[in-house]
Amino acid sequence: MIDINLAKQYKEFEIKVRYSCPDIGITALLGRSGSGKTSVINMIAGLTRPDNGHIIINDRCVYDSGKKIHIAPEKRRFGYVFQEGRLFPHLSVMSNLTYGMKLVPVDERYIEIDQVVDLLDLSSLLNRRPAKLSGGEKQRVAMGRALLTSPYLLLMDEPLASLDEARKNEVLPFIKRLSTNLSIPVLYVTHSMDEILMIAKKILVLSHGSLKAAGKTRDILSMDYFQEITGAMALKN
Ligand SMILES: Nc1ncnc2c1ncn2[C@@H]1O[C@H](COP(=O)(O)OP(=O)(O)OP(=O)(O)O)[C@@H](O)[C@H]1O
Repeated sequence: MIDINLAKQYKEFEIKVRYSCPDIGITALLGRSGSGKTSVINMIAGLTRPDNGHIIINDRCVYDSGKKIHIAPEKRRFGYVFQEGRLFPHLSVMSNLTYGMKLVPVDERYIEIDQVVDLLDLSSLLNRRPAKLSGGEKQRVAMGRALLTSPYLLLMDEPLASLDEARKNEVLPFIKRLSTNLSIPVLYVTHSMDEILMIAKKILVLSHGSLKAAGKTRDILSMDYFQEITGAMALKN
């Protein structure tokens, strides 16, 4: 369950996003460059503090301006996968994977290392350093590392943007599998229609900092308004 109400005023840019959805699965966050996608993800992650509102994930409140709740990012237990993986270069794949996991008390872990290695097909990579991995392999390790913190929510900010088509097609099935095999809500920022069509159950459309549309993927895709926005984005890609 995702229940967010976010308001933030930057000098020349206002963000106002209100969304509530009982589902799990992958929700794509879509919008033109500069529409506010990363700002929204950063507020949910706790990296940026909203001016007011609330953030409740699976009945757990991590931010509420009225109740003066603002849980620190590392205590929110949200996994965050960035565009470029951001693995620790001096650690092996195995040590990268277990880095965040060790910070989570054993009785609060609900994802095991074997499960992640299997799900993301990492067994042959465990002793390698990040420098010896392909882009797609790095992103799979980054996803595994985020999952092993047993997160309540997975935030993915254009996780495939730095990969070529072949690598994207290698990683996409794994992301799809995450959403079906594990009951974690995923917020997935992307500009790519291919990715949305393949993995997203729901879509949120952001424009100028506001939520312009939200709903099931097929319903949003058939909106005239959406065609306009995708036309603009297709130019970017
Ligand atoms: N720390 C900040 N201070 C001032 N303005 C900011 C700050 N962070 C973001 N903004 C404003 O928010 C707007 C939205 O930026 P954001 O990075 O969230 O967009 P985006 O949709 O993720 O863009 P892209 O697709 O290009 O990554 C920017 O145009 C910028 O004006």
